[in-house]
Amino acid sequence: KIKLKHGSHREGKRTDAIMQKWRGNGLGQFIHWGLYAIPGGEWNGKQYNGAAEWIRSWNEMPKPAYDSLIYKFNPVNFNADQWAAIAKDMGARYVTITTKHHDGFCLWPSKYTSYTVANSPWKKDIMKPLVDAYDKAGIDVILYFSIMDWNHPGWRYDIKTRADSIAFEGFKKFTRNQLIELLTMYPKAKGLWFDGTWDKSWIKQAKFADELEAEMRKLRPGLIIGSRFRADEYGKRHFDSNNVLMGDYEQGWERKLPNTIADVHGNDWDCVMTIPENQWGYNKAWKGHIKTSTELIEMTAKAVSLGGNFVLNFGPKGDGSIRDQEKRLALEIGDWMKVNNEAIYNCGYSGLEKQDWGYSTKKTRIDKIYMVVFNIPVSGAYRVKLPAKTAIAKSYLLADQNQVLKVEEVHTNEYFVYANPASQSKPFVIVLETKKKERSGENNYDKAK
Ligand SMILES: COc1ccc([C@H]2[C@H](O)[C@H](O)[C@H](C)N2C)cc1
Repeated sequence: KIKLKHGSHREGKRTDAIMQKWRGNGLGQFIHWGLYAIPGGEWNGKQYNGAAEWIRSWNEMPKPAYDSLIYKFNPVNFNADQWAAIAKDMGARYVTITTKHHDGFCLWPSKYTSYTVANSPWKKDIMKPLVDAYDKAGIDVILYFSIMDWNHPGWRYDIKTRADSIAFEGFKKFTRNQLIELLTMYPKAKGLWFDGTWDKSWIKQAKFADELEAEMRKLRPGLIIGSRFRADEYGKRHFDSNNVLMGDYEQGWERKLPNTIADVHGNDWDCVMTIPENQWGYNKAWKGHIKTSTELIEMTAKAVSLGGNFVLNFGPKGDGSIRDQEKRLALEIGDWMKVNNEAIYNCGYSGLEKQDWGYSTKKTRIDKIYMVVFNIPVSGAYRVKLPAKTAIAKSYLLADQNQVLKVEEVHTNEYFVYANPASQSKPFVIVLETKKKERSGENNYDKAK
């Protein structure tokens, strides 16, 4: 092990109640909203091919033209309660909201810059109504914060000269001030989701970032901070030089999911996902494949089956309204979650071998296994292998618990569960209530008759 001053300060998963709640959330909502939603991926009649929230980096759009979008920010259709209701209907148990994206525009009236909602036609704080609305809906709030800030004169991609160093010192103070300000103004926030920390300038701030993280955790005990916030003194990110996770959960899964439990190294993690291929901020013209609710439900089940959370992104329009496709998907996912959320909430890795029919999840501390089915075997037999000395006490459809299912032990610790679900157009869940095996060789033929 390398001696580290600014590496990870904790090994293994956090066991406190705040983190256990986060771990059991299963499904979250991401909100990307800011000035970039006004052009919506288009400028002077031309489409920007990249992600809409990066339009400022597009040479076709002059930086001053982007920066003056602040004078157009007047979201007359913004309704925080409606956004929270959409998340609630979808079955999201937490939300991650952009307070400031890379462009530096602040959705809260920060004292440390004039580039905020306070100096827009809207004038009012956006974060407070959002935090209050989601909190009222029983949805935990995580604040997204981009360290990289294209609007701040002190930002540097790297520190090469003494002038850079002096400028960046001012930027570091500004960053600390804004983070303390956010935690002070929105004490209900459960955590911070950092972004924009990949440039050398920030990677070189191991000591500063370590001390800032400690200051934030002291100000807000239990605060949840991901692995992307800071690097160790050797520039290692997400995992320190001893390969120990930085922060409380791994933030590496972006628009992609781990495939096996080995990929998650025994850590907590979240996957953040876009509905179109790669648009976080509102883009008028979604190109390429737009994910269906069934695909998104499968990703949610897969994430939970591997011990993580699935966070689905919404990009509200410049006027503050939510686009129809997003509202429809939220309702379709919500319809499924209303029936099946027992297989998602407070569930995690089951330890069972992956089978073709789908993903298995397990309630933490309860002997219940959920088989979330996406592929129906023509045989009608759903194979499941249980650990030694574990047997199936009872099996039934989560959607219709009176439908007790026939179970057959076809080999030692290997069972076929027979199910012919009524509707096959949507994923469904088979529940296994397990028990200790009485004695070996006991057959289960007559169990379900
Ligand atoms: C350099 O490639 C990047 C950098 C940052 C991102 C940002 C997106 O704008 C969005 O905020 C996502 C969560 N984040 C990683 C995406 C691609």
